[in-house]
Amino acid sequence: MSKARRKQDALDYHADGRPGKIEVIPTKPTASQGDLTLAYSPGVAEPCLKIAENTEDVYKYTAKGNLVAVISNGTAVLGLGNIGPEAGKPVMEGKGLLFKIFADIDVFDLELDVTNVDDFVRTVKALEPTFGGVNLEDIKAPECFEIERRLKAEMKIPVMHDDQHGTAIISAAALLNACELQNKKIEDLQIVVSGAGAAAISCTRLYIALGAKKEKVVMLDRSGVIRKNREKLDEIKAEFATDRPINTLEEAVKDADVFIGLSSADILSAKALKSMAKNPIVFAMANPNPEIDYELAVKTRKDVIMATGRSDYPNQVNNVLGFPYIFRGALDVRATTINEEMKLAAVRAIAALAKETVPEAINVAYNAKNLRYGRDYIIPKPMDSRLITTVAPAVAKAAINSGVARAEIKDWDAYAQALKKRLGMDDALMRGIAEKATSAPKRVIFAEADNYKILKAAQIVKDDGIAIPILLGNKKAINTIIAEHELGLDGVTIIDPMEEPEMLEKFAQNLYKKRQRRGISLYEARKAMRDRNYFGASMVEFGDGDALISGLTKNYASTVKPALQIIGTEEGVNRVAGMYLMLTKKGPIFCADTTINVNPTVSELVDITLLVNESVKRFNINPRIALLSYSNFGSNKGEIPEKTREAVKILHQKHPKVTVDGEMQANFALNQSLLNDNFPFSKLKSAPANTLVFPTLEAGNIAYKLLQEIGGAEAVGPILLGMNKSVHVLQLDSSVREIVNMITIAVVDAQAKQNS
Ligand SMILES: NC(=O)C1=CN([C@@H]2O[C@H](COP(=O)(O)OP(=O)(O)OC[C@H]3O[C@@H](n4cnc5c(N)ncnc54)[C@H](OP(=O)(O)O)[C@@H]3O)[C@@H](O)[C@H]2O)C=CC1
Ligand SMILES: CC(=O)C(=O)O
Ligand SMILES: [Mg+2]
Repeated sequence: MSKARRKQDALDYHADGRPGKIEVIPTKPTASQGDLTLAYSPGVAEPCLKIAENTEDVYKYTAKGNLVAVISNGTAVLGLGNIGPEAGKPVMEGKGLLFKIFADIDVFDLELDVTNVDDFVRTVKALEPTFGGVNLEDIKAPECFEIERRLKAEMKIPVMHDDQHGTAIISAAALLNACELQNKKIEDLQIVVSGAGAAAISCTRLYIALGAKKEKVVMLDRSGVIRKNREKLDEIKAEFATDRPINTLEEAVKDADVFIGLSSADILSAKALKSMAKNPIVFAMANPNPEIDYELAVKTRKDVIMATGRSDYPNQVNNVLGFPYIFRGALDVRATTINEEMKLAAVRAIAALAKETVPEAINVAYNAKNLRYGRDYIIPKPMDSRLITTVAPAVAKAAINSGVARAEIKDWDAYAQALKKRLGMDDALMRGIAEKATSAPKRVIFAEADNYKILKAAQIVKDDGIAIPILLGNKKAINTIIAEHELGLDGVTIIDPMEEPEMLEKFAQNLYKKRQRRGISLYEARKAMRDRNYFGASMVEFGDGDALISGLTKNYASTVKPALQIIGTEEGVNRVAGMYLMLTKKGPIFCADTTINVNPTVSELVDITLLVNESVKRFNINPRIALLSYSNFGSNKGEIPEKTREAVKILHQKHPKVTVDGEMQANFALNQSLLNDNFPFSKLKSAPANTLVFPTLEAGNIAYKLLQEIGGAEAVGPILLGMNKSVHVLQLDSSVREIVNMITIAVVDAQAKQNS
């Protein structure tokens, strides 16, 4: 993707729809007048009076206990410098977003127009009643040190300056592991620290607490090496001043074991890196661009362990691995502070997690075959959902053991379960599928390429490396839309079937051959090929593309029919079906059949279940299937329960490895204790269903649309099951996001079909 495009995309991402990245959502019912009398006057007076009696009850009746303030004055925003509070707001909203998605912590971001230390401290202190914790962010040194020290002393809720301690914790965990891998002892390390600000000072202090020797540290700021004899040396920089007779970064890094960059982009040259000791460790953590480019560093030194703060290279040493979980642990035991014990517990937990076997879902999410502790994997990946269950309990335990917790956790297993529940799997799942698609992008044919939404989606999947688009349609019409919207689809193949007589004829002959005994003449076959759904399906059939996407502008049947006639079903599969992946607050739920079979017979229900079973596995999820009806295990007579029950019986007899049960009502399928209390014999007793097979199309279609509209679930689909090649049909008028999701699924489907 071009730099200009990436910049524009970042601006669009923030500006599109509701501006910014976060919103406030009520957590209680508000539908009726009765609800409002509880939420506001007069009902609200009751919790007010309780809290007036006992201030601690604020944790019981308000959002305080899960609410963190991300506070900045914009004086050291990323590596962009003193750009002011308004300009820093996107970063603070970004931190809020990360707190929410990684640890389910709610955030108000507060950008203060205050640079004076006294005023800053007074302002933040006054906010104590509102928040459960304070995350100070992007406040420049040296003011940040006094601000944090005073706030910690004066406030009874946890306060942490993330750039100092978040960064110190993560980089210390990475440093411990890097030392182990490079066979170096922390106490022997010659460490060069570029930067003498918030992050650099605190990181260095923590490395020393872990055993590094102060006399082996050389620190630099904008004026070069901080030497003891420098004039006007402030107290904090003086802590790391050296008496070695050196002035420049080049002199400092010669024979050094470790380079820590918390300063600014591109200041460590390849030449300087070459002069470092054997098996060097380079953490170039300046954001958004590191002190030395990742590629350049690993090209220059084969023996380097290299890390940056960025997500697009191995070893992302970034405080995002820490702050969500450190605050999670601190909030959950209502800690009064974040102390050294808690920080060290986080360091150890993060360092240890890197040595554990990496679950397959994380390999898939990062498009990796086998992530394993080593040079390119010294710390866990930010999307590793084990971080919350590892780091938060470690921090919470340390708070309890060091006497700063005001609440107990007695059942640690239950706590771990509760933490898991906090994380919706939805976005993580789609991200994982997207990463899988990028591991082997496929050629996707777009039958309706003369449409802006299709072209925009094609541009996104091309830029993200998910698919190689092939556009079908009139070249002039397509190019006009591309130019008008500056879509950056240069070089993408455009095929106008009308200009391809040889392909048209070959495809028509093929269709004629397949359908001549079913009423199609050669004349009709030739005519049909002018329809891009026929042409596109033929391209996939002949291997001129790997997947077909269509249906945005035509009804479902007229899009599926050509694919069925030309490509047909998978070997051994008798029929096709449609499935939706519903991304709900309770995790992903697969629903079928939602698109094709109107009133499936017993054997059709069996087929649909088997199709769904195979498809769900491709999402790295073990299918747990419930066949739904309005009755539970024979509690009602009637055509629907009986056919469903019969299908389950056949599945149990002939396909015992499929985890399926029924017939049952939807609430029993999704509520484990309800099911276990009433039907303890059920094959779904160990966990609720994640896949629902409906008795009729009517039921399936109505259910998924209710989930979407009322339940707020995002619908990904319909995913067409049972075709011999990857063909997927969009819903009329899908959004660009929905089209991108479908393309991603089409690519993963094509990968699976080509590998089977
Ligand atoms: N990966 C991660 O998780 C994190 C990365 N960072 C990154 O670290 C950097 C510093 O952030 P922070 O400590 O909050 O900011 P501060 O403003 O507190 O400190 C910046 C420090 O960098 C020094 N510096 C700037 N340019 C150079 C240069 N060319 N050569 C040597 N030193 C230089 C400054 O020197 P002087 O004192 O002379 O002004 C100052 O000491 C940023 O790029 C930030 O993105 C920060 C936190 C987390
Ligand atoms: C990551 C971060 O907090 C920073 O670069 O400032
Ligand atoms: Mg920061």
